[in-house]
Amino acid sequence: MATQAKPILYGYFRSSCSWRVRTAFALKGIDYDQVPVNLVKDGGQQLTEQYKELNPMRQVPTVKIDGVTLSQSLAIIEYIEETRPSPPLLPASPQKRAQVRMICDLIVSGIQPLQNLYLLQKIGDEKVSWAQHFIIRGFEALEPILKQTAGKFCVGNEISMADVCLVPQVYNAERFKVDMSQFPTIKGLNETLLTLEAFKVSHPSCQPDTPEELRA
Ligand SMILES: O=C(O)/C=C\C(=O)CC(=O)CC(=O)O
Repeated sequence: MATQAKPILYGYFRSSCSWRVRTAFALKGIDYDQVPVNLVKDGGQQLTEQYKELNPMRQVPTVKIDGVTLSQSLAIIEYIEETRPSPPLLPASPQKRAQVRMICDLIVSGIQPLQNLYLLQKIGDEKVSWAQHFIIRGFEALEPILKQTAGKFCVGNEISMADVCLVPQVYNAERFKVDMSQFPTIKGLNETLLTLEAFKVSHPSCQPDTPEELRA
């Protein structure tokens, strides 16, 4: 597909939703520019009127691509998949595609929003135990699902959107000190995935806005 300008990703180094999109770009070999949106500095740059025009939910990521401005990481990744189909991030069979989407939704709707920055700021003092609770609750469901669906990756032996969603969620779990030894399937998949170049180059430890002390 002929594209004029490079896509622009408005994101934050350790936003798990931004990391999903960075990984999808990396897996597809798509060159893009990054504009950092610092979620904590000055009370949060995502809350400015200027950013709200790009993303009325005042969240990251936002992507400008092919003349459209898109938010919501899965909508962005589905768009990339439809316009740049190779290599595919969805399997060929409808059953496996549905399994990939089931795993994505479990993480994207069922876990991450319950531990995101905005919500935890509202929770206050109990934020760590709150985040742990919802990550553990979600992983208790995800572990037996992945036991059924996984091969080398989340669904069979082909990398998919499910893998793109899994790794950043495990990163958040570790940030909130969830004991991952209770989830051996998730833990094993995450370890395999982190060896892949696409996850390495998109990792929060090496983004343009990663603070010096958090760089690998
Ligand atoms: O503490 C910070 O530096 C601010 C925000 C984040 O890392 C990102 C999130 O809280 C949401 C998420 O990606 O799950």
